[in-house]
Amino acid sequence: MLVLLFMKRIIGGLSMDKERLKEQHRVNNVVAKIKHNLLKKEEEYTKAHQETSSVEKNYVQNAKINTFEIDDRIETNAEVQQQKQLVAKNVETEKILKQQVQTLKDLKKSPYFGRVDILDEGEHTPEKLYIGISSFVDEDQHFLIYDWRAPISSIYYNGTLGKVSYNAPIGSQETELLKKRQFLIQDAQIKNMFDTNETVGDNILQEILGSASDEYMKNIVATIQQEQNTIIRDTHSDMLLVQGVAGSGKTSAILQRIAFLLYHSRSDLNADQIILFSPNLLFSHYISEVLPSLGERNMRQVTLAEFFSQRFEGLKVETLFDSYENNLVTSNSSSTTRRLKESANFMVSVTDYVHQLAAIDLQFTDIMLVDRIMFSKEMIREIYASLPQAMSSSQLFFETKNILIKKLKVLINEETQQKWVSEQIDTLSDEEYLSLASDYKHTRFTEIADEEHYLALKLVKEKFQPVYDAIYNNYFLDIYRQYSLFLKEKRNGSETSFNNRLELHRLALSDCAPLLYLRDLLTGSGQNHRIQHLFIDEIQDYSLAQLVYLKFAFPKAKLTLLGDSEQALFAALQEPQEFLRNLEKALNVNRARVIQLNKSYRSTSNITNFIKALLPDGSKIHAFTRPGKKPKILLAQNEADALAKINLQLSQLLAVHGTVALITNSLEESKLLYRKLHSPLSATLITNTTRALPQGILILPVYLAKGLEFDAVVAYNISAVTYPNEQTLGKLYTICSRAMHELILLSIGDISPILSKVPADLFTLEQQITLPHNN
Ligand SMILES: Nc1ncnc2c1ncn2[C@@H]1O[C@H](COP(=O)(O)OP(=O)(O)OP(=O)(O)O)[C@@H](O)[C@H]1O
Repeated sequence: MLVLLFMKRIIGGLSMDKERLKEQHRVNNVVAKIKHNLLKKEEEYTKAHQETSSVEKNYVQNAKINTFEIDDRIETNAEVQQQKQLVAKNVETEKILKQQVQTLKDLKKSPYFGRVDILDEGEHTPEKLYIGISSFVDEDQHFLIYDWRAPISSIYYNGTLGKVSYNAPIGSQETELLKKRQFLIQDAQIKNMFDTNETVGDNILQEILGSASDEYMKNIVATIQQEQNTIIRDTHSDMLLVQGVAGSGKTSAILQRIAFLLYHSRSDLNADQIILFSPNLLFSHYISEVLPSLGERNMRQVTLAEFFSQRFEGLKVETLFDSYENNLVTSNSSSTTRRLKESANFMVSVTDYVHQLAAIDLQFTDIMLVDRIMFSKEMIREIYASLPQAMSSSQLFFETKNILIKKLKVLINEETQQKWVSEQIDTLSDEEYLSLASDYKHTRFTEIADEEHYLALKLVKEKFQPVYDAIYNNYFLDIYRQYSLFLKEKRNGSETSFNNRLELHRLALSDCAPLLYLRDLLTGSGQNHRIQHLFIDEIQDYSLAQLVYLKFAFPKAKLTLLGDSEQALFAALQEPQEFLRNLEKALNVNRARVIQLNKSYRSTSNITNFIKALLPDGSKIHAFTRPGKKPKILLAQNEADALAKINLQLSQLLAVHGTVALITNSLEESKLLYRKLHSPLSATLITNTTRALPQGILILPVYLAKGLEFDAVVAYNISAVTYPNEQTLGKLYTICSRAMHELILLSIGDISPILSKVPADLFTLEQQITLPHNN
């Protein structure tokens, strides 16, 4: 019996070798065709590039023509416009060709990663389909490679062998899946290949996950897992909420999802209509290569701090990081107010407040031009009050603005009669005159007076522009005062800290969303209807109030929200189900779908098992089987001892790993360690303005490590003082889950009680210590 089995394995091995030769032969053929195509595309690209350069040169020369004859100038302008359009068109063509060249270059090295054999009903010969990052057809229009996003490709990720279905534009299609084969092809050589019945087998994933971290996140198209595929290909939900444990591929899945959506809705969706809120600039940089590696343009990326800062010009808006650092030291009463302002109910109160505001309650302010009152607040209030009060406040504002603009036009006309205007016209230099007269176009004045009136009007309009801007931008409402009154009404006394900050031109993060909401509801502004998809990563760090505002600001957008309630840095852990319920209620969406990702891919099994043990419901986390050392806990007697230990550990880790992160609780702590360690170890301090992630030793606070991963992590001072209770569990969990291959934790003095839950066989101790035990 054993002999038979042995023989079977040998024969199986031999036939696989033969298969591999056949597959390599195909790879060679396909790569030859890709190379041929690449040469042609490169030629086209060079031609397009030359054309763009020559049109550009032409354009620059024309634009330089400097004539003082108005007619010539008009003609030149028209020509320049035409050239400009031509340049834009050529640049676009060149960009597309460049992208195609790049895709072919990528395909040349690794043309595909999967193969499915299918048999449609009524057919006798199976069809072999090869799947890669982009489709490739030969001269006879045969698909040599299918794009991973093509409808049929979904069976590669979803189906097990047998009858399968997939969604095609014409509806659900059925077929029989006979074979599923995975490849790892590098430099046009098959490095690994095997058949599998699973979603996507473990062998290749093992190889990928075992490699070192990189400055940039990689795409995962070759090894997308079934539940990740569901997220990527969902086109139905208005709100897709992904609750995934650390390292489960949430960020990866959304980036592939964006690539999928762009492919799926090529004709009516472009990258500018997708916006991703990311946790920090470093993270933005880290993920910036995924979409280009899939031949797609990057979506718009913004951090919450940037988003708010753009809307509060002239004020220094507190960032999530400031808020985090501040909250390490704030009093109980201010954190109660903060929690109130962060709640969804608070946003409901804003709506109620807006509905009950009468003209008399509105904090109008004079519209000034230097020190002249152009429209007094009393006058504005009168206009507002004269309108039918059944209108919504945004309509009332709109109508008030219309009336103000009409009045402004009258004022402008009257002003043209002022002496200063004629005096200024008389003293215009030739240059100034020509500049004012540049848009005469076809107007021919028969009377000098007409021309003078025209010039006067232009001069006055220029001078009154700030008044127009003030009306247009609703500057006649003192929104800060209005908000302060609202705060007072809501919770007497809570307005004081807001007012004090404002004096210093500062704004707390927790005030941003309710303040903008109040302004926008009152004035009917602030909404962007162009954005079709809004993605928010690390959603557990957003308050419900902020999410309500973002939903309001992008009313047409479908939402994809990703988070791990257990990585909450700013609040105690929230049960995922409770978090979901709150979210659904607050955002009030129709087609909401929740997907849980419980398998963690980032870390070795030993690290994941250790992390699991930290959490109250960690048992739901499944570790991806990958070997590695157990996490190590070191105990230091004092700071000097800690520094010596860290120094040694970091040097040892650096000898085997590319990136080693020393992660602290606060920026202050990071800076301190940097000062002490930087020169012996040439470490890099990461702050919230850092944009790139170098190799070597990195020192950073936990909130900047969000979403990132490192080959090895040293968690600094996991003592009972720094992480005293469950409130701080999210931080500790986030730190530990950044480690891919090695994790070391160091404590000065007593270890955090959070670690008392971890069974002793899940880590090693450098020296014998007793862990505190919760009863
Ligand atoms: N299907 C997959 N194939 C290959 N690698 C994967 C896959 N899924 C996840 N990974 C890898 O696992 C790591 C973690 O993925 P990712 O950062 O997307 O997880 P996350 O859920 O956003 O993590 P966190 O919330 O902890 O920041 C990355 O290195 C990613 O490339």
